Amino acid sequence: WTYFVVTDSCMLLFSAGESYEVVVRYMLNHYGFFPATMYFEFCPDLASSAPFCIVREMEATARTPLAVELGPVAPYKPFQVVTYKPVDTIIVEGVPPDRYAQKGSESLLKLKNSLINYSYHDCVTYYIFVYYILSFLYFIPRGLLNCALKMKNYSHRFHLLLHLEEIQMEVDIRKYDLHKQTMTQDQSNRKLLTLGVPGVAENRPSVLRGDCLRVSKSEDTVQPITVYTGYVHRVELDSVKLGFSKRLLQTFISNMKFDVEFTINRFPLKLQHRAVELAVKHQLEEVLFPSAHSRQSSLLPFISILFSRMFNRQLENNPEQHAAVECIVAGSSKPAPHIVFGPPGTGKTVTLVEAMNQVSRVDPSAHMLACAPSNSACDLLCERLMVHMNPYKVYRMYASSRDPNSKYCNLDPTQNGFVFPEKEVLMKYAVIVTTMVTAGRLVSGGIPVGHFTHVFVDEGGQAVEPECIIAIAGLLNPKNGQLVLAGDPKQLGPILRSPFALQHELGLSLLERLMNHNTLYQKCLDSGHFDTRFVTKLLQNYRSHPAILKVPNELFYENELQVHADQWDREAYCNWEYLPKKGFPVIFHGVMGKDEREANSPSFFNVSEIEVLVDYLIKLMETQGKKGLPKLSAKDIGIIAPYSKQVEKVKKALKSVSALSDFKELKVGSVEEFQGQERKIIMVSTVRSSISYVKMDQDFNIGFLSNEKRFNVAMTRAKSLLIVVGNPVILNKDPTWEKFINYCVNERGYTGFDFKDAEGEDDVVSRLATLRISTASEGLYSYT
Ligand SMILES: Nc1ncnc2c1ncn2[C@@H]1O[C@H](COP(=O)(O)OP(=O)(O)OP(=O)(O)O)[C@@H](O)[C@H]1O
Repeated sequence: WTYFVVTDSCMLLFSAGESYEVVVRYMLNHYGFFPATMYFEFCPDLASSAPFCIVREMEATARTPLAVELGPVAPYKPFQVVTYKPVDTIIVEGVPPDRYAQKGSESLLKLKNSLINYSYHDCVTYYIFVYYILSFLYFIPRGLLNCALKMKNYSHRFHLLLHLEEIQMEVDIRKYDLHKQTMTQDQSNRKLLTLGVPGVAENRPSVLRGDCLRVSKSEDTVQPITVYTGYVHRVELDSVKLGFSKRLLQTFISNMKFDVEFTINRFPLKLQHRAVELAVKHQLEEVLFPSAHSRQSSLLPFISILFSRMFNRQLENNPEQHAAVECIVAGSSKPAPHIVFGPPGTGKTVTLVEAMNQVSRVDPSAHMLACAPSNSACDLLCERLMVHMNPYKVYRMYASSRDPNSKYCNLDPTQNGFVFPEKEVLMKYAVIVTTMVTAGRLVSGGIPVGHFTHVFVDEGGQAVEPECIIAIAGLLNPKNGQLVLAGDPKQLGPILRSPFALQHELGLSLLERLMNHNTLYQKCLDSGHFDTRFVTKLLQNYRSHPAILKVPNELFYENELQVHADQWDREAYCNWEYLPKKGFPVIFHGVMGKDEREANSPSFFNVSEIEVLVDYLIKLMETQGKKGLPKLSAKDIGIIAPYSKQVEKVKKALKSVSALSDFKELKVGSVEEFQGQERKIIMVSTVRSSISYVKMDQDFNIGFLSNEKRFNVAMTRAKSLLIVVGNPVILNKDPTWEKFINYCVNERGYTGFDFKDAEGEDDVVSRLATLRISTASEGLYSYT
C-alpha cells in the first residue's frame, strides 16, 4: 500500500472521475462494538466555492466465541400491528388450568363488575380512545379529581382513577395483538397448544397463568367468526401454553394460522374496586385518615416490661428498631398505622419480622397478615419469619397464577395447583403471608371482618393505595387493629399507564400519602423530630460498604444514611486483586457494546456486557478463599439486568462457567425481583448502548435510564462488592448515572473502555450535523 497523508495544508488533488481508495484500520484494546464517523471534505475550487462533505459511518465488532454463541438466533423482525375491525362472533370457551378456581375459601363475597363494563370484542382501539377523550372532557366530575382525598370521596375517586387506568391498559394491550400466528401442540400434554409470545417474560404483554386469550382462524372471514378463548396454563420465557375447547383441538392442524387478541386481567382491578368500597363500608376513616384525637391510650409501659429480649439479638443495639417493635406490640398508634421507613438496608424488614415474633409471644391469640406487593418480597418475609417462629403457625398463600413448580405452602402436588383452604383452616394460623392482591381471596373466602389483629405491609411504597387496601379493608379490625407499613418512597414505586391517573396521584402509595399529607407522620415543627408512636425512621445501614452507598446516599437521602455494616463483611473485597483501586470495592467497567434484539422478541440484550460479567465471575471463583478472601457460593452473588432477554442470555452464559457448579443458585433477575434482597456481590449489566432506544425505555417504563428509583434499588443491594458494566457514553446522558460514573472515575474505580475518546467522536457527529453534508453507510468490518 502507498499512503498519502491528507491534511488541511496537504490536500489530495482529484480530476473528474478519478478515485482514491481509503483503508481504515481499527486497533481494538477491548471487546465490543465500535461505531465511528469519518468525513471527507472536498473543495471544488480552492479559490471561490464553499467546500462540501461526504460522510461514512463505520462499525467494528470484536467478540469472543462466547459472545458469538450468545448472539442473535435470528435477525430482529418486529410484529406488525394489526388494525382491528369489529365483527360478528361466536365465542367458544376454553379450558382453564386444573384447579384454577379452587373451592374452599373462594367467592363467599362476590366481586362486582366495574362500572364501565364494555365487552372486549367491541373495544376497537379508536373507540376506546374517543371514549377516553370524551369522557374526560365532558362527563367526569372534575371536582372529584381536583379536591383532596377524603373518606367522603374515597371510593368514588379511586373507582374513577382505576377506570382511567383500566381504559389505558385496554388501549395498550391492543398493541400486542398478533396476526397469522401458528401454534404447536404441546408434547407433554396434547390438550394444550403452545403460542409464541415474544416479550411475555418482560410483561410486554403481561400474561399470567389463568388469564385468557382470544384466537380466531386467520382464514375465517365469513361472519359470524368463531372466536376460541384459550386459558393460560403456563407462561414460559417466550411462549404460553393454552387450554382450548375440544372443538378447536379436533380441527387443529400444524401450521394453521391464527389471529390472537390479548385481554387484560381484571381480577386485581376488581379487587381494588371492592376494597375501596369496603374501606368506606367498614369505616376505616381512623386508619386511613388518622387524627390525634382518635388515638387510644397506650399500653406501652406495660408491654415494655413483658419483653426485654429480642428474638433477633442484633436489634438490641439499635434503639430506633427496639422502640418501633415496642410501639407496634403495644399498639401505641392504634387505630392509626405505624410507619417504619428508611433507606435501603436499614432493617425495615427485620423490624417487621421481630414485631411479628413479639406480638405472637405477647398475645398467642393474635392473628397477623403479612403482605408485600411482590412474591419475592413475601418469600423473604416468610424466610425470615421461619427463623424464630414455629413453622406450623405460618401459612404462605400463593395465587393460582403462580407457577405450580414453586414449592411452598398451599401447593397441592396431587392437584397440580394451589389450593385455597376453607376459612376455618386459614383462621387457625397465627400468620398468613401473601401478596396484597392475593389477600383479596381471604375477603372473598369470608374471613370475618376484624379477624386480623395486625396487618404488616412490607415494601409499602411499591403499591398504589387501593392495592394496599385489599389487604386491610374487611380484614383488619377498624377499631382495635394495628396496621404497620414499612417502605422507602425512594425505591421502586407502583407502575401506572394512564397519564391522567398519574396526574391525579393514583401513583401515590398509602405510606407516601400519610407521610406527605398527614401531620401525625411529619416532623414536629418545634422539636424537628417525628412522633415515634407513629413513625420510625431508620438511618443505620447494616448492609453495605460506604463506597457502595455514597452516591445513593447523596442523591436520595441527603447524606443521612449512616454506615453500620459489620466491618469484616463490608470490607471482605477491599483487597481483591482485580479492583482498579484497592480499598474501593466499586467497579464501573465501561463497555462499548451493542443493544441487540433477536427474532421477534422486543427485549434487548448486550453480549459484550455478558462477556465482561462472565470474566469477573471466573475471577471471583478463582480467587475465593485465597489471600484473605471469603469462600463464595453462587448464593452470595446476584446479577441484575433490566431486560428479560439479557437475563435469559446471562443465565445461558453461566452454564459455561465451569468453576460455578451450582450456577442455578445464582440469582439473575430484574431490579423488581431484587427489591428487598441483598447479596455479598452484585453485578449490574445496564445493556443500553444506543441513544435511539432511550425514548422507548421511557415510554415502556423499562431500562435504567431516566428511572432513578430503579437505579437506587440496583445500586443498594451489594454488601461488599458492586460491579457495574455499561456503556459510559450513553449512561452519561442521564444526570444520575453521570454522577455515579464521575464518582467511579474520580475514585479510580473506573476501568475498561476509555470513554473520553468516544465523547470526542460524539462532538464530531454533532458538528457534522450542522454542516450541509450527504451521508451513506459503509459495510461492517468484523473481527472475531
Ligand atoms: N440492628 C441490626 N444490627 C445488625 N444487622 C442488622 C440490624 N438490622 C438489620 N440488619 C441487617 O441489615 C440487612 C438489611 O436488613 P433489611 O433487609 O431488613 O433492610 P431493609 O430496610 O428492609 O432493606 P430494603 O430497603 O433494601 O428492603 C440484613 O442483612 C439484616 O440482617
